[in-house]
Amino acid sequence: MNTQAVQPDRLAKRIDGKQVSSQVLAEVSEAVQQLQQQGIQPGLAVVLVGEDPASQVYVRNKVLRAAEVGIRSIEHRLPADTDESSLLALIETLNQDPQVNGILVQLPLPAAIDENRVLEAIDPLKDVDGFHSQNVGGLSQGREVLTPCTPAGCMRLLRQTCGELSGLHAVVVGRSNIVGKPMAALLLQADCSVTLVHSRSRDIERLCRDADILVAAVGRPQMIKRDWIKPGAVVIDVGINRIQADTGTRLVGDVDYDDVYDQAAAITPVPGGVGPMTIAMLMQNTLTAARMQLG
Ligand SMILES: NC(=O)C1=CN([C@@H]2O[C@H](COP(=O)(O)OP(=O)(O)OC[C@H]3O[C@@H](n4cnc5c(N)ncnc54)[C@H](OP(=O)(O)O)[C@@H]3O)[C@@H](O)[C@H]2O)C=CC1
Ligand SMILES: Nc1nc(=O)c2c([nH]1)NC[C@@H]1CN(c3ccc(C(=O)N[C@@H](CCC(=O)O)C(=O)O)cc3)C=[N+]21
Repeated sequence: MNTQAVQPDRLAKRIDGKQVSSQVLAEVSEAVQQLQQQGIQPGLAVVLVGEDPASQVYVRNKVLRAAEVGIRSIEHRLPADTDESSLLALIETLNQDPQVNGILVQLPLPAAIDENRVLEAIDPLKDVDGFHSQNVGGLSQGREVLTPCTPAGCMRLLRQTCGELSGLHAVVVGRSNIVGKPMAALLLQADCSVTLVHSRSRDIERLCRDADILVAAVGRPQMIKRDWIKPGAVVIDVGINRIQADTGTRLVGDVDYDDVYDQAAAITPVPGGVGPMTIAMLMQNTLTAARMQLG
């Protein structure tokens, strides 16, 4: 049996998320064209509350990618002092609008708004983030539902890198609702043995060192070092951290890429790894949502 996570014929050390995301976008674009021949154009509504600069960049990227693949996107920008009831009213309008197949509310929301109440108000069939409890429950039961974009993007990279994932030990660092928990659920669905670690875990380095697949979603710049990695492991770095460098600010992951590079069989860079995949999977989910709404 091949005990390495990476099959020798698939060995390419730097996992190119930008390239794989282009493949996904090309597939989505082709499927959207076919739908358009039936007179249907998928639509995505992106809701941004407040003026957080990073969120504005992400939302702009989502709108650009949507246009590239032929998805109609509608951006709703609301002031930072928007109250919960106005946001809920907007979501209800979008739920009822047949031109809108997908609804994404950019997180985090201002502290005065109850995030959970807002996410639960989205029609589960339009929930392209996969954050509604009905979709979370469906994922945990292994039903086919709209699945969170970042973990779905990580799975696509892993399948392309490792081929068969069955039987591998996957360690996920971080247990957030948007990344860590759904990531663990998808790896379990793919027949991995899954360990989910977090800020209270004891001996986290030892647990990580046993991983065939290590997924880092922590939000701590370059926390994961070479001696946390089993030789030949596949490393997926979800972290996006802006740090101060000599040349201004730069983006780094939760993994110390240069330190880990020689130890790993394959590793995603930041930027150019998981980030572009997240946006591509959002387009894929919008297409899936449009199809589901056709009946
Ligand atoms: N590339 C992409 O598309 C995306 C990237 N991100 C990035 O991924 C990272 C994680 O995001 P998100 O999941 O939302 O973050 P959260 O802050 O919601 O969760 C972080 C998790 O990491 C755990 N953690 C924190 N410190 C440690 C530590 N020292 N050791 C072990 N575990 C620790 C926390 O544990 P506990 O629960 O115990 O507090 C928590 O479960 C961020 O850098 C974010 O910017 C996020 C979404 C998409
Ligand atoms: N409802 C909701 N859904 C989300 O999916 C969601 C969210 N809220 N809030 C914020 C996080 C973060 N996130 C990213 C998406 C793309 C990149 C991305 O494209 N990153 C580029 C770099 C971009 C840059 O240069 O800043 C890359 O890694 O190559 C990063 C992060 C989605 N999130």
